[in-house]
Amino acid sequence: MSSLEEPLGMDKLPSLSTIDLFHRLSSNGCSTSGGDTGMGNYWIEGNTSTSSNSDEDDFEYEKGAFFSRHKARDMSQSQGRNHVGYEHLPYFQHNDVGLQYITNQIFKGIPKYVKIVEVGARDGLQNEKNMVPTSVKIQLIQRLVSTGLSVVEATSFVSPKWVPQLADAKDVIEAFKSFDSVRLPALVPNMKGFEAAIAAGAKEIAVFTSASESFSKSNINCTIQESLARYRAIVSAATKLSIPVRGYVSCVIGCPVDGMTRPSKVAYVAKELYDMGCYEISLGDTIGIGTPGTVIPMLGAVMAVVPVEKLAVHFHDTYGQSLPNILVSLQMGISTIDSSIAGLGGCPYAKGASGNVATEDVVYMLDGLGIKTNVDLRKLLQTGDFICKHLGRPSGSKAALAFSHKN
Ligand SMILES: CC(C)(COP(=O)([O-])OP(=O)([O-])OC[C@H]1O[C@@H](n2cnc3c(N)ncnc32)[C@H](O)[C@@H]1OP(=O)([O-])[O-])[C@@H](O)C(=O)NCCC(=O)NCCSC(=O)C[C@@](C)(O)CC(=O)[O-]
Repeated sequence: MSSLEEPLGMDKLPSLSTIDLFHRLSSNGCSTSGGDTGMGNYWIEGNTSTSSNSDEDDFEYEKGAFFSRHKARDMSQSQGRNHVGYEHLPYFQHNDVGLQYITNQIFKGIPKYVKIVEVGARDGLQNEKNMVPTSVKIQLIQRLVSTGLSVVEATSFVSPKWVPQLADAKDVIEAFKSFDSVRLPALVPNMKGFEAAIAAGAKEIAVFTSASESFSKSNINCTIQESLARYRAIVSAATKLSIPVRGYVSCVIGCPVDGMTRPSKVAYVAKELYDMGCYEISLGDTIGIGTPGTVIPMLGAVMAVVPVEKLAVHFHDTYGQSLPNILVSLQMGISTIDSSIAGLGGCPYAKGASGNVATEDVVYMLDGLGIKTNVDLRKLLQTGDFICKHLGRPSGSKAALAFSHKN
């Protein structure tokens, strides 16, 4: 394999800050002789051929933004056909107004720090057919905590007839009773679940409803309105105990039964949860059907009624769209991302839905963007390896698979 194709060693990860990255590419430091721009040998060289400049290659950008194709061709011809570097790409011109424009357009909304809510021990395991021993669940949570994650969703207090895998919720939460350094929320679908969670020592809970009536019925056996009424009582009781409550909205893009979900419906449900007192609303693409083209209008509708800093995104990766969906969410100002170690998971009531986006892949992308998460990717990879070895199957994380080939 050429050096460009070889997976990176941990010591060579591109972790330039975003601005630093674009500054290097636009400044004289951007060597054209293949010299190191500080990007090592893994920065893919720009297209070296300008002979392919045909009409369809025409770099027609917005007025005043970029050089025209002709200007680009003139420049590269003056520097020889085998020119390797960026100058022949019109938008990588030193101090080019266009580069500032693209930097601003792409990165202006992106946060400098992203909170990752790890849902692997709950969403990741709830769909597992073979019972995962409580001791393994506890060890998984301990390992996840050791990576630097600040929120690790631990379990659900739901009917064991509906979700047998999480029947040991009490034991899991009790194992962390004296643990305060990391938040370990548990899902509760009703007052019975809430009371059981508090009795076991839970210090944070999450309630969950849907923007789809059919999914609400199949998942929690009630209508959306009934679920909101239930949750108002739970949030009121939790607030009296100073227990923070997170709210989930499922099927924010589409539902296995009802089809595509209207953004206005998602906005309504999210606002109801926020108004009743949920401190954060996680927007779940439960069947992973979303693309940036459907995520943007959905987020736009919700952000009109709930502050963006109170929102999280929760993408299942069924169609491999989670990372681009996360990127556009970041560009819209979202700063909380749900993910699952090794890409485990899927809702038992969303047939065919694959796991959440893998935490390792999210951290790898955010590191590359220079966005802080305080999560140690090496420890994350080791944790994913631990649980995948127990489950007896390969990781759903592309980054984990790449690093495993490297070592
Ligand atoms: C909500 C219920 C219980 C209603 O289920 P139900 O049958 O309507 O409830 P019920 O009140 O008729 O009770 C039926 C039985 O369940 C018991 N029960 C009742 N409540 C509880 C409880 N809290 N904990 C333990 N047991 C409970 C209750 O005691 C009774 O026991 P029985 O008398 O038959 O022996 C059921 O529908 C349920 O457990 N649903 C949970 C389903 C679930 O966990 N789905 C996955 C999580 S959501 C998800 O994954 C999406 C998300 C959040 O990740 C985001 C995304 O991706 O979109």
